[in-house]
Amino acid sequence: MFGNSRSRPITILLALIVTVIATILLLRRSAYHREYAPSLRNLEWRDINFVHTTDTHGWYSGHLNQKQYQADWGDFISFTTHLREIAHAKGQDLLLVDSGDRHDGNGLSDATKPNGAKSLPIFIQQDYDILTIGNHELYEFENSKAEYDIVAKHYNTNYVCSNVEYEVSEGVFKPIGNKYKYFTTPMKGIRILALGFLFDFRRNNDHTRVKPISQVIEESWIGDLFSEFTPDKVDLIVINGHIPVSHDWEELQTLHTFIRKFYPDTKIQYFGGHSHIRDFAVYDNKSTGLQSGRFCETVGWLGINTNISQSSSNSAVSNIFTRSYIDFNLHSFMYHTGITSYEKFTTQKGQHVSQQIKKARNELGLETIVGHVNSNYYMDYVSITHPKSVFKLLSDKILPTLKPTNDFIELSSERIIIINTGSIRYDLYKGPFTLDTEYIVSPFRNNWVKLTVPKKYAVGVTNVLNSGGYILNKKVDNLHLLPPQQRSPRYITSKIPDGSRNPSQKVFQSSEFSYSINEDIVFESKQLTKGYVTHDDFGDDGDDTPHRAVVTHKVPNVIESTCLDQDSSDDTPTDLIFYDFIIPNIIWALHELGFEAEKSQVSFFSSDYLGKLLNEYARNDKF
Ligand SMILES: Nc1ccn([C@@H]2O[C@H](COP(=O)(O)O)[C@@H](O)[C@H]2O)c(=O)n1
Ligand SMILES: [Zn+2]
Ligand SMILES: [Zn+2]
Repeated sequence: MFGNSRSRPITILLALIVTVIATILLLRRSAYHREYAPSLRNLEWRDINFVHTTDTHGWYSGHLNQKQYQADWGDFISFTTHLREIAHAKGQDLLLVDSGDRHDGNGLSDATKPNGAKSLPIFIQQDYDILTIGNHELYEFENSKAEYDIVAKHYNTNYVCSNVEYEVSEGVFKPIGNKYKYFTTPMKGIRILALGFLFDFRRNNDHTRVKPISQVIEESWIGDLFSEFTPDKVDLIVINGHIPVSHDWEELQTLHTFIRKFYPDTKIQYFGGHSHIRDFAVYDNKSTGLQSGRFCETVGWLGINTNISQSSSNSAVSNIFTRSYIDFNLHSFMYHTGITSYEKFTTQKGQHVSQQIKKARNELGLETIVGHVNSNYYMDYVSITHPKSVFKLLSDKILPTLKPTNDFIELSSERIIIINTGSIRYDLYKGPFTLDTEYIVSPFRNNWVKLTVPKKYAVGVTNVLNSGGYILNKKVDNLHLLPPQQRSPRYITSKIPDGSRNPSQKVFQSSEFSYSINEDIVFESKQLTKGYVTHDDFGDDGDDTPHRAVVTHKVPNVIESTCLDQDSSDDTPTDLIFYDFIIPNIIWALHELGFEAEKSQVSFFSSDYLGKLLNEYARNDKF
């Protein structure tokens, strides 16, 4: 069985090495658990409980340099395995829901061609009961194909998507997954009708179709569906959307009004995503929406008492629904399962997935050090004029290194480079700059393009783009500019960067969106760590880990890096250089300024996307 006698010692040695490595890993995990131990708020368990993720964007390795988000996908699988067992032991149900956006944001998902080749097999190890699609599954055809062939196929009836179609053969479009799922839960026998929706996204590839909710509710199938599953056959409606749950995002409101016509008294639970915040909204006394952050920083928890009869008073809502935002780390995971030793906590499948992640990271060389970063650079912890702002770094240092791809590209003497801040996805941390860092900070492989216009128009574009709302992924005919608070923090308390306290800075109304700062994480249990402090429709006790809030600053839609001659005339031809992703927005802004341009006038400038520029900057030791 072990081969011949010569190879036996080698086999024994190998087995010994594997055992030693596995033991070291386990001990390191346990040590970490002892080190990071804030006191937590308990979860409330109800008749049916949901674990929710959204906008994971490939972060399945966990946040390697942020302790409070350091659990990996294997740990998450172990966690939910125990939660399901606990629920079933209590005679309650537990379901897992994901709301899409599984690409673009981490080397594990983006360093492969096609994107997701290694991360999707890891993601699908989690036993989701209901999941849907995000816009990041639809930018590139190859991602939609992977979604259809791998994810939707794997999850089969659990993949629920009511408004997105995929071209299965020329001109033939079919729903990705299923338009709905009707099922009965194993423990309480709760009858659930689930649907899934993507927001009105229009930058999808040509082999897919997205129908806005406003159109779907006019279609006969949905009315027929609701007429077939009459209220007496449905205990709970679940809507899983890649859509923000906030009250000012109209699409869920439109859907809710429509559903209530058929189900005036039925409990409805919405799950949302896309705007990357923790949020919880009460729509009426039988209906709420939960949104669980981004990037494997948050596991959302939602419980519903299905047997409580309806009441018109608003306070009754919390007797039916409960919500929590769990920090994505082992301490939280183990605490909520009541298991105190990591060896008991980690399941065989969880360990296998953790190994799979490590193997994939090694194969992709994600930890290969390219250079070193001398300081933290933040997205919104500091203002965009602060020396530690990643946007200041870009406009002062990185964007000026952008060169045209070849010598034949005609250049004007003056230029303005404009970049959409949405293409920056995360802070840049002090320390080694690895291949992973490149994808984490800016994963998109967009091309730079050029449009030459008189200087008087070129200088106004950034202002115009920043004076509207958040630039969403819309086609030119529907720019869909939203109020900026969709993307920015809506409630700010606590410490401001100079260390003084300013509790009066409550500037907006709902969830806070703040970063935990790597260098400021404190490992003493008595002191609160910096992190999310969420204020939602149920108050401010949702975060399982009480944090110290940090002040966050507003980020504009775009920033610019200029090379202009102060003395030249207003009509001097000026090169506007920007990502092809925002061509429609630039043309629209020029139109607003009184200059008409067409897409055909825009020419290719360079394929050196931002991640590549950052990588070269680090490689050349310039930080
Ligand atoms: N090629 C691309 C694609 C997307 N972006 C940016 O991502 C934003 C959408 O991300 P969500 O996770 O919020 O769905 C989009 O608005 C762009 O800012 C990009 O820069 N390039
Ligand atoms: Zn997202
Ligand atoms: Zn999204």
